[in-house]
Amino acid sequence: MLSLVDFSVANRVGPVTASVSPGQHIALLGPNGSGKSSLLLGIAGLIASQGQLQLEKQDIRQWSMQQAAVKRAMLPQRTAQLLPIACHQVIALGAAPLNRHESVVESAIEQVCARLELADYLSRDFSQLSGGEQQRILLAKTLLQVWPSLNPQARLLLLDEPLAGLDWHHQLILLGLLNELRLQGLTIMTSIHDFNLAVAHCDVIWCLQQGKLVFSDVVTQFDEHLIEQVFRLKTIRSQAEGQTLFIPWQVSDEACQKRK
Ligand SMILES: Nc1ncnc2c1ncn2[C@@H]1O[C@H](COP(=O)(O)OP(=O)(O)OP(=O)(O)O)[C@@H](O)[C@H]1O
Repeated sequence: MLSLVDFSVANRVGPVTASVSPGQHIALLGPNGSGKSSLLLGIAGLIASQGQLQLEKQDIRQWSMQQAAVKRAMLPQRTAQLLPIACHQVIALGAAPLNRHESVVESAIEQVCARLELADYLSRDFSQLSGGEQQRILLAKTLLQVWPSLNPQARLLLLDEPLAGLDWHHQLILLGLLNELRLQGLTIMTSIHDFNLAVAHCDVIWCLQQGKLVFSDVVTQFDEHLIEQVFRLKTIRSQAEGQTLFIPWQVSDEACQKRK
């Protein structure tokens, strides 16, 4: 269980009071600057925060970096990466804090790369890859850190816009893999800008607006009224193949008024 009580990152997000059960996949939604990255970095214990933050009744911030790395992994928001080293080395960094035998690590790298369709990339120079390819390598590194056969102690996976730069094929491959990890008990929190993927692939939505948590509920409760209120966007709600779809239509009247 991940539990936040009056949790905040000064001047950036909070206070947030909410909890997440093991095996839940939370989609973190919100407009630009609403606090998604700050919340994820705060929960990861990577930036200073206030209030209560507990994973399995322990304060993540009290753990050493090594202890925290065993329990949780985080993919930060995408930035240009110029590391001129082999992709295999980049991915293997995810296993560095785990102190596992090389053969176990190699076997896990093989499994993760097979799932993310990265087997042919291992000897390539990371700095020479496209943005989306680099993102997939960094995802492999992060997933390796929580890969069940390599690290059964992992409990929490925090992903900041993991779909950024990925084509639809690789987005769906990743979301399917996250669902499998969730079913094995991992708690996953993913910041995402695509409402439709959030509703289709996550269990619960947390929605931030100007640093405040304005919605936390199961995906079926997410609707066009909330989208308009938080994102100042009118959407058309539709159904296809039993799936709810929100189609962006126009910025809301209020937003139009402000521009005039
Ligand atoms: N390093 C920083 N120092 C101070 N303030 C910051 C820092 N990074 C972000 N902020 C501010 O904190 C607030 C939340 O930013 P954050 O990056 O968490 O938003 P976000 O929801 O992830 O946005 P986006 O969708 O654009 O990635 C914004 O007002 C931002 O300007």
